[in-house]
Amino acid sequence: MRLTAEGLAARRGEDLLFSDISFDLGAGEGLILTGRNGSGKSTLLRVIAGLLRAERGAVTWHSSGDGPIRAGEACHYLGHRNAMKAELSVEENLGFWKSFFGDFKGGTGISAAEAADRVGLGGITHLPFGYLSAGQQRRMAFAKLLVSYRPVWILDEPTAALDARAEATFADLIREHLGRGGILLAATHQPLGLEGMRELRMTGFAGVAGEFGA
Ligand SMILES: Nc1ncnc2c1ncn2[C@@H]1O[C@H](COP(=O)(O)OP(=O)(O)OP(=O)(O)O)[C@@H](O)[C@H]1O
Repeated sequence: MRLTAEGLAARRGEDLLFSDISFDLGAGEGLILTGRNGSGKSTLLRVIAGLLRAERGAVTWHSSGDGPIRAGEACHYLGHRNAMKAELSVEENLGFWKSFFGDFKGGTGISAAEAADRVGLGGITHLPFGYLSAGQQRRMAFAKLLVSYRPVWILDEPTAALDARAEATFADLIREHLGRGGILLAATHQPLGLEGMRELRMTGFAGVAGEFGA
């Protein structure tokens, strides 16, 4: 799997929020977007995920052996909101996403019960999602990434509302994903505790272009 962004620019209102952003991510690679509030991290993630139109530039997704594929087929996008129905049980929510997404070729998702176990919340999948605490809800939203296989994970502030233990669990799950040849693109204010990630510092309207760090 390969994800390539070339010369991306996005407009918010009258002005360009960023321009000339290019990167290329292959199997096992990750890029972390950092920058102050409003610097354009979520906007860039949404452009990559195909949820917003770029002003200029292109995003291409290539799976070995196939031609270009669509973002929705190849990625999981976890935004600020958890995309779960409060009145349905956790099991029903995860079951819905599992059948809605299906698996991208080359991998298989795990069951809702196993996914809940992996995020440290086995045994409470019968509860309505709305009964869970904010941190438990975020953990269950992360479990959504495990019930169906997608090679690219696009995560917007994945660790917001999490305690240190859950942060460590997420870091382990991301490491496992990368170890299996997955790709990570994440925006964050808190370090995710991952080694060997590239960093793109977004500068927002003030600087327009992003800067790459180590
Ligand atoms: N629909 C919109 N119309 C106009 N401006 C918008 C719109 N959505 C976002 N913006 C502006 O675009 C800028 C970038 O927003 P974005 O959500 O991408 O930032 P961010 O880096 O993810 O911020 P945070 O760290 O607070 O999550 C902000 O100044 C925001 O006010």
